[in-house]
Amino acid sequence: MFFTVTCNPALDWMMRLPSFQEGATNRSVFDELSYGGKGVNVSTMLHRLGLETRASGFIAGTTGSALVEGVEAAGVPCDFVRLLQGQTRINVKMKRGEIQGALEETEINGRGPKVGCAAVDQLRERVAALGEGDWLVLSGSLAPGCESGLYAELARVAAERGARCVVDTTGAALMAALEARPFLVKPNNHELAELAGCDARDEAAVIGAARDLAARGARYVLVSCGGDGALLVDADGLVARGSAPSGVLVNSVGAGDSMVAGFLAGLAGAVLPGCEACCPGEGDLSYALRLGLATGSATAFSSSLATAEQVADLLSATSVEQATERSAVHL
Ligand SMILES: O=P(O)(O)OC[C@@]1(O)O[C@H](CO)[C@@H](O)[C@@H]1O
Repeated sequence: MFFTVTCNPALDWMMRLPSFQEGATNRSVFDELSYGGKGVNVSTMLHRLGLETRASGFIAGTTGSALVEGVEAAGVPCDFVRLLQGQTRINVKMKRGEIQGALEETEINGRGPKVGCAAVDQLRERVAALGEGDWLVLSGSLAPGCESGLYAELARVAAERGARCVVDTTGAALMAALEARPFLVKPNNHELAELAGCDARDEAAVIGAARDLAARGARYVLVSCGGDGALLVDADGLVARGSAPSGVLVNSVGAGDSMVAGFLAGLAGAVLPGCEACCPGEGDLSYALRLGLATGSATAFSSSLATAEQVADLLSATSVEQATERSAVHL
C-alpha cells in the first residue's frame, strides 16, 4: 500500500483568463476545483493506475472537510489528522492564454493552517502503523509549525517498520530527509541547478548535483526535466535517461506528482489497459521511468490529472536509454 503524506494539502482553484491586468478586476472564463497538494495528487494518480493507496497529512476547517469528501469520492481512502483551528488552504492556479496556444501559468499558493505538536504525534502514529511492503510518500511543502526535520523523522519511523520512503520536497526539508536514506527523491532540474549553482540545461552538472543527493543518502534521484524528459541517478551516476512524448502543454499542475505516481506504479509492475505486453514485472527501473514519463506527460497534456487511458496512450511514445547495467531493483 502507498501511504501519502501531504502536510499542507489544498483545494486547487484553477481559473482560465484570456488576459490578466495587475491592479484591475480580472474575470475568468473557466473555473475548476480540484483536490490537491502533492501527496494527494500522487494518491489520486496511483489509484487511477490501479494501486492501493491512502492519503494522509493535516486538514482543517470546512475547506479541509471538502478536500476529504472530494478525494474519497474519487475513490482514494483518506486518513488525515484534523487540526482544531484554521482552514486548509485554497491555492489559485491561473492560466492565461489559449488552450492550444502559448499558455502562461501563475500560481498563488496559500500559507496553510498551523500544525501543533499533538497533530504531529497523531501523524507519527499513522506512519508507525505501516509495515513491510508498504511505501511512505512524503510530498510537498511543510505546513507552518512543522519542523524542517519532520519528513526525516517520519521516514525513519517508516524504515524501522520495513516500509520504503519517497520524498518530494525542496530546501531544508529535503536535505534533512536524505539522512533518513529514502528510496527515492524527485527534484526537478531547476531545483538541482539552484542547489548546484549551475544552468538547468547543463545535463552533466544536473547529474552531478543529483549524484550528490544520492551520496547524501537517497538510493535513487528521479530528476524531472519538463519536456526534456527525466534522468534517473544513483550514487554511481546516471542510471537511465528517459525521453518524454511530445505534445501540447495544457497544465503543469500535478505533472511532477503524476511522474512520481507513474514511476512507483511502474516499479510495482502495474499493467495498464492495452499495454499488457509492455510490463516486464516488478522492480524494472526502465519500465518505471517510462511509466513515470507517460503519466507526467499525460497530466501535462490534459486539463487536470490524467486518466489511466491517457497514460496508456502515451506509454509507447516514451523511450529510455539505459546508461548502466543497474536496470532492476530488488523490492
Ligand atoms: O505549496 P506546495 O506544497 O509546494 O505545492 C502545492 C501545490 O502547488 O502542489 C500541487 C502540484 O504539484 C498542487 O496540487 C498544489 O497546489
